[in-house]
Amino acid sequence: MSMKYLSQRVAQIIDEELMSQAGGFSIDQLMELAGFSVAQAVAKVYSKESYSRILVCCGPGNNGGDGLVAARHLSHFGYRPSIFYPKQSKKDLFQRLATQCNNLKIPFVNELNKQLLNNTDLVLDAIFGFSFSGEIRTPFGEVIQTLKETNVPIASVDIPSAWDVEKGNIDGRSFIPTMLISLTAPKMGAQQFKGIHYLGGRFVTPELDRKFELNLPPYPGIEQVVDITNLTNERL
Ligand SMILES: NC(=O)C1=CN([C@@H]2O[C@H](COP(=O)(O)OP(=O)(O)OC[C@H]3O[C@@H](n4cnc5c(N)ncnc54)[C@H](O)[C@@H]3O)[C@@H](O)[C@H]2O)[C@@H](O)CC1
Ligand SMILES: [K+]
Repeated sequence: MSMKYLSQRVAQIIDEELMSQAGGFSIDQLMELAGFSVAQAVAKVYSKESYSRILVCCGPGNNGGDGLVAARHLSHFGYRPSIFYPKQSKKDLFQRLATQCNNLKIPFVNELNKQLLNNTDLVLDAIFGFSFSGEIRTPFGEVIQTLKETNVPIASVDIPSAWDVEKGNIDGRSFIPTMLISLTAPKMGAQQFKGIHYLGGRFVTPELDRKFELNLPPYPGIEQVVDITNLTNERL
């Protein structure tokens, strides 16, 4: 049986279930594991020798939080990340994640422009995840447009930002990343994606997998990620 692609609603239900009393997780834990798996997947594909300067673009929600966690781990792995986080959350968790990055001397940049991208080896796109909907609101329209115009490779967290969660890149309004790290399970929109595809977020129990008929592939050994490029591309 092949892996399931989640609708927006089911992605949100699974998220709620993990954090319910029965699931037992806190958002901090899930975000840490998600961001850690993102950093690990990136490190497997983009070596720190050739892709040291990673610009982590963070959005206002939990997808952005995954980006902040990933930036911290990438710094510990020996990369030189910087963070663009134009709409910073006031929530305690996010402020603590930002503090942790500050303590590692990870720079926060105020503007995303061509000069910055000229000095960037890889963009980590943590702008929007499975709660994105509707038309792109400011200031992110410009951000998406700038990323659309760059030749720098882009690795997207959970969903390529501004893609419709179910319908994908409607009217080509957003960029096409080179790599996607789906979390928990891929979303329906990712069926359009043909690039390097990893799965992360190793916190799904066998019961949850069965209940939602996810048919997730096994994670190898002690890895936080599994390469699903061939699994997903054979469906195209
Ligand atoms: N269960 C899971 O799989 C987990 C998911 N996590 C992450 O959490 C993400 C979902 O997080 P959230 O529900 O906070 O949502 P998102 O981070 O997807 O985005 C929500 C934010 O984007 C804004 N937004 C939505 N549509 C917009 C538009 N059209 N224009 C401008 N802004 C817009 C909203 O106002 C909100 O601030 C997932 O994609 C994943 O990255 C992890 O942090 C933890 C575990
Ligand atoms: K994203």
